Amino acid sequence: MIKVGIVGGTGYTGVELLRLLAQHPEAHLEAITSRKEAGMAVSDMFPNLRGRVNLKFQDPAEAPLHRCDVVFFATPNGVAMQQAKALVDAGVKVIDLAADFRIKDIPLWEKWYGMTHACPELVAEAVYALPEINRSEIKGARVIANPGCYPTAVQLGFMPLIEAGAIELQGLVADCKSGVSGAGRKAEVATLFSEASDNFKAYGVAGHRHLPEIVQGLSRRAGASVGLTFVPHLTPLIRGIHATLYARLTKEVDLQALYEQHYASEYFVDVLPAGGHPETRSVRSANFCRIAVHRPQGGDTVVILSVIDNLVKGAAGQAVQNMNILFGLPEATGLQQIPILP
Ligand SMILES: NC(=O)C1=CN([C@@H]2O[C@H](COP(=O)(O)OP(=O)(O)OC[C@H]3O[C@@H](n4cnc5c(N)ncnc54)[C@H](OP(=O)(O)O)[C@@H]3O)[C@@H](O)[C@H]2O)C=CC1
Ligand SMILES: CC(=O)N[C@@H](CCC(=O)OP(=O)(O)O)C(=O)O
Repeated sequence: MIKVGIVGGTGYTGVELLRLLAQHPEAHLEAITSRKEAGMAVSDMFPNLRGRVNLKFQDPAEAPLHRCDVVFFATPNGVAMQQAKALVDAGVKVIDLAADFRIKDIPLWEKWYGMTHACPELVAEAVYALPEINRSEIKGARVIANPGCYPTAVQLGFMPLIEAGAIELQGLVADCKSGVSGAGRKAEVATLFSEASDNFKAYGVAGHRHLPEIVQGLSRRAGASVGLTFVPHLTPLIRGIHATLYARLTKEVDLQALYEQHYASEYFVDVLPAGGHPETRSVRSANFCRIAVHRPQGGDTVVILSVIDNLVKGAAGQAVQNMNILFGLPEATGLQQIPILP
């Protein structure tokens, strides 16, 4: 059994990790932390876990994280970078759901995240882990940078066209919508029911911190710099990301065949039949990305629709998928839940 610790167990990605790992046949939950709720039984806070998780939250300073085989950080940006080195030195694998190890260019990371990086040496060796793109690099990693939610939906959507060299790299557009759980569980005015329900708005148009992450991933794959306009929106959903992606074709390709072939052996990526419109509820609570590709009126603009659950393929599910790769397990172990509909 893989001994697992979770730092930040009271947040939305933390409780998703608990839900998935409690059902995982090869994982044993060893420790789960919260500073504010130390001493409280996990099932007192999360009634869905009654009878399945019998741990109490522990303060991070007291939790036996060094005894684990792997520790997930489901914490705000800037936490994992302070604790990862000691764990790695003790032989513990680290999977960070936040952004501390995602951007290789440290000054760029510091600009977007507004803090000084505490552990640049681990950034260099960390693997940005989007399994459908680089699973061979993930296998031997000590530190996993789990991709962000928007970056997962956007990169999976654009990747077949990027790898086929079939689009103009400078004019990419990602028009994305997220459910409110994307903002986390902390109290904030913007995510109050009376602010976020029955409402729809863009945010971060001038610049969102996922922009450099997406550009880094697409450019690396393209072997050339990519120009992207990324606009996130907040929708009155609890879960889900819907990315509508636009690109200009530079050569004739059978788009449907390209996408189907590219993802033919990917368990977690489902290419819909031609003309499909993926729905966020079709991936709710599951680790799938569903994609459809369109060419409206036969023009040279291609429109890709990509949906994920931000808390699962966009965070905790992808983190468990990465754990499976790290420990040599079949990737879908513990991740075969059918989405909840309606
Ligand atoms: N929500 C989403 O859809 C996605 C989130 N992410 C990323 O995952 C991370 C977690 O997100 P989310 O679950 O939404 O966040 P939440 O705000 O819901 O939860 C944060 C958790 O971290 C703990 N925490 C906060 N500060 C510290 C600290 N200094 N040391 C130790 N623990 C701390 C909190 O508990 P306590 O304060 O009691 O210790 C809490 O359990 C974030 O970095 C986020 O950007 C990534 C992809 C998608
Ligand atoms: C709706 C909403 O607020 N979404 C968050 C993104 C989710 C997140 O925190 O993910 P990362 O760890 O990848 O940054 C945001 O726009 O900041």
